[in-house]
Amino acid sequence: MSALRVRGLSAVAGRKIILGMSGGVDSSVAAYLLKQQGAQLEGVFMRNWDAANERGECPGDQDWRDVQAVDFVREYWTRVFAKTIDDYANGHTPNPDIACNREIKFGALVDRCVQGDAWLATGHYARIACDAGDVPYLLRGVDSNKDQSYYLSDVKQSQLARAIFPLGSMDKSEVRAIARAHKLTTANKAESMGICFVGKRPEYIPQHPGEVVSLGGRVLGQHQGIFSWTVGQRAGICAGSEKWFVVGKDIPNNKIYVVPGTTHPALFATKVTVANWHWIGDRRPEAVANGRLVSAQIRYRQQPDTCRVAFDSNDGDSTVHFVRPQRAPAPGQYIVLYDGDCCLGCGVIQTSPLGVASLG
Ligand SMILES: Nc1ncnc2c1ncn2[C@@H]1O[C@H](COP(=O)(O)OP(=O)(O)OP(=O)(O)O)[C@@H](O)[C@H]1O
Repeated sequence: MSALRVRGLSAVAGRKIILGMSGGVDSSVAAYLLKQQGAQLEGVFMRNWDAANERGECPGDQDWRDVQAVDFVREYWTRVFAKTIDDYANGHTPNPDIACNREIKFGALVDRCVQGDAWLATGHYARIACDAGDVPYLLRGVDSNKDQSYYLSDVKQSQLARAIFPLGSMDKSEVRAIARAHKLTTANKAESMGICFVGKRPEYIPQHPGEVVSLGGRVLGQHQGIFSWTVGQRAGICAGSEKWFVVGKDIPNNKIYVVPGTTHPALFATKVTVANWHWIGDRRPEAVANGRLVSAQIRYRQQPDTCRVAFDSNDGDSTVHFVRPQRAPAPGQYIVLYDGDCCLGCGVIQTSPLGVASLG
């Protein structure tokens, strides 16, 4: 990789830019900045969820009246939501936000709305940098508290080639200050909650009560449905003076295994099995192929940790060996790899700390 140059806002002057506008402060400041740089700007609000069906109202209608609203309810349902529900039902911990970026914002939205030599812009905190041959790479946003490259790790270089993240080199506090200075109505709006609400919707997943069991096999309580529990999460069990935490799920037998104490050794693993790797570039990155030390996050907003990837087969199953033990890797969670600030891609964790397949 030759020296990288960050794609700055000046690249948009005179260019047609389709900006995803969510109704929050980030995308409205992005709109302001793009306009200021002379972009030919068009805003698109994606309606991904048919709230009207549930409550007889649609909050999307009032959020943005002055941007084009495009309906992606069907795409969202089939390409993100259905898979998320399947994952939950199989006891995995899905990440619908990653799927939404890949399938909807950088998928259906681009296909439907970003034509010709137009680019897509979003208010994500991440950066795109190009090498001497104009090949784009995904970099972390400079605000380490807001960096969203984790959520973008499943997009392709070809999608980054036609994208820009106007806020990637800014801190959130600067973004809010711009919004206030220009009296944008979104200036003091709270952060949006993404679609994590999916996990709190038991009506979409059949509930089957089952046992909560210690590693020694003692039944400590009942759960109301295995899908809503994730490895590492506190289990509401009253047994002794310690708090109990989920360490594994036995899907066929509908049991949740728990251990006492948030730092119980069984919650930690120095290696995880990972499949379904996706590389942002068109092949396995050189750092990974050569078995160099890289860093990884197994969840959003986690301190990255040093690791090495060992492949069992060509881009198939692999084991990621960490230098320090990781707390609570969970099947279905994305592991995202970085070489310095450069996001290399992601894979899907297959094992829980117990490492026993039947314990999910
Ligand atoms: N419903 C939507 N329609 C169009 N674009 C969207 C929508 N939701 C999110 N986006 C785009 O994706 C970006 C990141 O989405 P995310 O949900 O993380 O937003 P956010 O950090 O809360 O940003 P904002 O403050 O703009 O809501 C947004 O800044 C916006 O550009």
